[in-house]
Amino acid sequence: MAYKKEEHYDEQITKGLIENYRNSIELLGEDPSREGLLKTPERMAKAMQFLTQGYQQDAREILNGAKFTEAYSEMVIVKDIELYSMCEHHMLPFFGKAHVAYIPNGYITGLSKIARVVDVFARRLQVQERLTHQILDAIQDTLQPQGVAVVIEAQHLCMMMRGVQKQNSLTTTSAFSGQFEHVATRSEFMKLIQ
Ligand SMILES: Nc1nc2c(ncn2[C@@H]2O[C@H](COP(=O)(O)OP(=O)(O)OP(=O)(O)O)[C@@H](O)[C@H]2O)c(=O)[nH]1
Ligand SMILES: [Zn+2]
Repeated sequence: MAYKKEEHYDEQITKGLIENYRNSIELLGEDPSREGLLKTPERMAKAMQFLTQGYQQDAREILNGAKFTEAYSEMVIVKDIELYSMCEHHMLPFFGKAHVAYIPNGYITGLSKIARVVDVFARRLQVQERLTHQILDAIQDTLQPQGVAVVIEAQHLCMMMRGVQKQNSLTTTSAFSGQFEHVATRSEFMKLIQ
């Protein structure tokens, strides 16, 4: 029984990355030919392609693929969606939670699709602010709901392991459209994600 899921990696890209990572390891003062590091460039090449696979995915297609007519018009909230992304400045991870809500306007979507959309945009080189807006825009464009709300809380390794080295700072970003621009609706959402 296979214990690892086979994933598809582009051969040319993988080859190029392996070459680059081998050089990087050497430039950083290590020996890429020692046993423990022999396969590291290939592992890194695959890991990085996995972590940036969002460029090959279309959030709108995912949402449209599970768009259902439904007369429900209360707030739908998917909260605590775990999120792993990479900051575009240092290519170091930032990670945390996304909370996403929308108020349907004739259409709902499969709940898992909301989490998939978060991943599509998270698996790119990002800043937290743009990630927040891209999730909102994709949902707004496809479901055309009465409103969308996205809140992301994340910790950035580039601020923890290096740079200012602050271990406990949490960055919160948010984006709201439609009904969520009204204070009462927004407060209800904020209360429900506490
Ligand atoms: N707005 C925003 N900034 C981010 C994000 N991720 C990392 N950064 C910041 O990007 C900035 C890049 O600043 P620079 O001065 O060019 O880079 P740096 O010299 O490595 O900065 P320090 O991290 O302060 O050492 C830093 O302040 C990071 O904290 C993000 O998602 N959003
Ligand atoms: Zn960074």
